[in-house]
Amino acid sequence: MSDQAQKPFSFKLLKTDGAARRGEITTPHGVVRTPAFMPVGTQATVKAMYPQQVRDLGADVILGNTYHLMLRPTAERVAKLGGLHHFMNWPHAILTDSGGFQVMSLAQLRKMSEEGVSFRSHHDGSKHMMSPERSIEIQGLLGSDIQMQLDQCIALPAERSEIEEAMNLSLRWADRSRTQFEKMGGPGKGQALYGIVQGGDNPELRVESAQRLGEMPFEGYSVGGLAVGEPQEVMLRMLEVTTPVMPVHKPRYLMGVGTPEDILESVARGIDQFDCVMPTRAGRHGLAYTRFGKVNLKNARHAEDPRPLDEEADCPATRDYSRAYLHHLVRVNEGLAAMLLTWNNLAYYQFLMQGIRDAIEAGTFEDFRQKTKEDWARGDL
Ligand SMILES: O=c1[nH]cnc2cc3nc(NCCN4CCOCC4)[nH]c3cc12
Repeated sequence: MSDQAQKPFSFKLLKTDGAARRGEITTPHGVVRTPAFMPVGTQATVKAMYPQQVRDLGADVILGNTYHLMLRPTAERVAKLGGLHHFMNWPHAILTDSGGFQVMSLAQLRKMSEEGVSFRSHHDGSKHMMSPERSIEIQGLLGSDIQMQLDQCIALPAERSEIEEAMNLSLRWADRSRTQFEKMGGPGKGQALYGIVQGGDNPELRVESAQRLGEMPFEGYSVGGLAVGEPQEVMLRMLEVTTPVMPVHKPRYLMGVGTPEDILESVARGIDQFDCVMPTRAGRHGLAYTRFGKVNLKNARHAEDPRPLDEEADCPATRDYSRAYLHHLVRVNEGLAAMLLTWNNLAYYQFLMQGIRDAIEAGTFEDFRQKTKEDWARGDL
C-alpha cells in the first residue's frame, strides 16, 4: 500500500441494541465489521495458521505485537521488506499494540521514567528504549492501520495513588504519542491512533481518564488496565462506568479480552473490538472451544469418542475429525493437534462474533446472549 493520501480512517455506528453496537471501521486495508475479534499474530504470524485460513474464518483484522517485532526481525527490516502486511502476506487490516504491556511483562531490567521505559531484550539482553515517540515510529515502520499510544498498565489490586499516577502518566504519553503520530503523517495515510483509558478498578479515575482522553483527537479509544487479574465482575463494572463516557462515534477496543463469555458480556456493555491469545494459546494446549462449552482433549474420556467436536460446524477441523483422534494427537504431542484445535477455536470465536453482529442487527441481542450462555452451560453432551 503506497503512502499517497488514502481515504481517511472512519467508523460508522450502524445499529445499537441496548448498549451493544454494530459498526464498521474503514481502514486502508479494508473494512472491519464490529463487534470484531482480532486474532493475535504476535511474531508476524497467527500461530499454526495460514493467513488465508484466518481470513476464510471471517477475521477482518489481526493484531501484531510491537515488542516482539522491534526485537526480531526489527521494525526497520520489516519496513525494508515492504511493511508488515506484505511481509506476512496479510493484505487486510492490522492493529498493533504499543509494546508497553509486553515490555512490562516480558522484558528484563526495566527502568521507568517520564521519558519512557528502558529495558533489555529477554532474548539476548540487548538494551532498548521504548518512549511514546519510539513506539509510534515502530508502528509506523510496520505500516500498522490501527496504532496504540504508549501507556502504563498496572496490575490490580493497587493503591488509588498508584493507579492515579499511572493514569496521569498515560495521559501525558497519550499527548506525546498523538504528536508523533501526526508528525509521521498517520492521518493522511488513513491510519488510526487509539488513546488508552486507564484508571484501574477505581470508578472515579476511570471516568476522569475517559473524559480527559475523549477531549483529545483520537480515531478510537481502547479500554486498558483490565484483564490483569481482577475478577470478571470488577472488569464488567469498570466497563459499565467507562463506556457511557466514551465518544459514541469512535470505536472502543477492550485490550486482551477474552473468553467467549467475557466478549459476550463486554459487547453488552458497549465494546466494539477484542483481542486475546486465548483461542490460539488454548488450541496449542489441547483445549477446544465449541458452541456447547469447552472440551479438554487431554482428558482420557475422549479416547474412544468417535464424534467430531461439532458435526454441524462449517470448519473442517470441527466437523471432520473425531474427538478420539484429536485426543490421540494431543497425547502424542503431534503438530497437527495445535493446527486443528487452533483452527477450531478461531472458527468458533468468529462464529460467535458473526452471531453477535447478526443479533444486534436484528435487535435480538439479549435473547442471543441468554441462549448462548444456556448452550455453553449445557456442556459437551
Ligand atoms: O492497559 C493495557 N495497555 C496496553 N496493552 C494492554 C494489553 C492487555 N492484555 C491484557 N490482558 C491479557 C490477558 N490475557 C488473557 C489470556 O491469557 C494471557 C493474558 N490486559 C491488557 C491491558 C493493556
